[in-house]
Amino acid sequence: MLDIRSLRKVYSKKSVDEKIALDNINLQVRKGEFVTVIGSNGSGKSTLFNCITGVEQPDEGQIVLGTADITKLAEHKRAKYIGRVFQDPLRGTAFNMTVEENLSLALARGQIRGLGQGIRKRDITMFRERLSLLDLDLENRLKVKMRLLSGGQRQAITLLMATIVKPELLLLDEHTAALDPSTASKVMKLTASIVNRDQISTIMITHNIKDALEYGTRTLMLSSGNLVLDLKGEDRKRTTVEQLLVKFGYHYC
Ligand SMILES: Nc1ncnc2c1ncn2[C@@H]1O[C@H](COP(=O)(O)OP(=O)(O)OP(=O)(O)O)[C@@H](O)[C@H]1O
Repeated sequence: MLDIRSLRKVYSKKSVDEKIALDNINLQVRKGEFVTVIGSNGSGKSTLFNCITGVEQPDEGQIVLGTADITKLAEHKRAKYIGRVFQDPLRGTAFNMTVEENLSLALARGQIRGLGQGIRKRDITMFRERLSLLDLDLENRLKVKMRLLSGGQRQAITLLMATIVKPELLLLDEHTAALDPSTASKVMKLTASIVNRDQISTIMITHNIKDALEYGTRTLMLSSGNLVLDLKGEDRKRTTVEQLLVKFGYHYC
């Protein structure tokens, strides 16, 4: 489904600051697979996402999504197929627009229809249904501006926006890191239920090793731009948070 071949990204090439951020990354993610990624600061996690989404151009290698080679595809063209949720709950939403306007824009992703034609009644009904599943008391707040919501409410809506049209690939970039523990846990459970219900191929970056082992079916670790661990099946089930911390000297944040 996602096939990354020999991916390499070097910053500040041929200068004293040269940094190999990704070094010969090979990674295949199957359709519907939920993969978690851990790795200490600067190990290359965001660079990997930036190369997949087209924010950065790799120096070498190939990225194939489905049957399409997207290595050189413009960022805005990939956005049709790839949903990304960031750590900052305000990124990815128009915070001066209302909840229903944001959801409508997300629904129109990849279509010609924008807000110009107004929001359809049947969309509003669908938004209410989806929002009520979040259990955050948002289904009756469709006319509220995003900026007036709490971080957790915004992040839940951002997640809804990224998945309201099923993406081919969902990238979660430490999306619960800025939330308090109880809200983070709620948003994490919500994530798992959406991903499992819609069988969305997902890669989630997290510094929370417990979440990395608890959610999804496979855990990768990046270190200095290299994939140094690919845990799945029985091996993953047997692995504890402590073992991962000890084995790789990972800095728990
Ligand atoms: N635009 C850039 N220019 C130069 N160097 C960069 C740039 N972006 C990232 N780097 C360097 O590339 C390496 C990988 O960075 P990256 O942001 O991918 O790490 P990360 O694993 O996401 O870290 P964190 O957990 O802190 O978010 C780091 O050494 C970083 O300093």
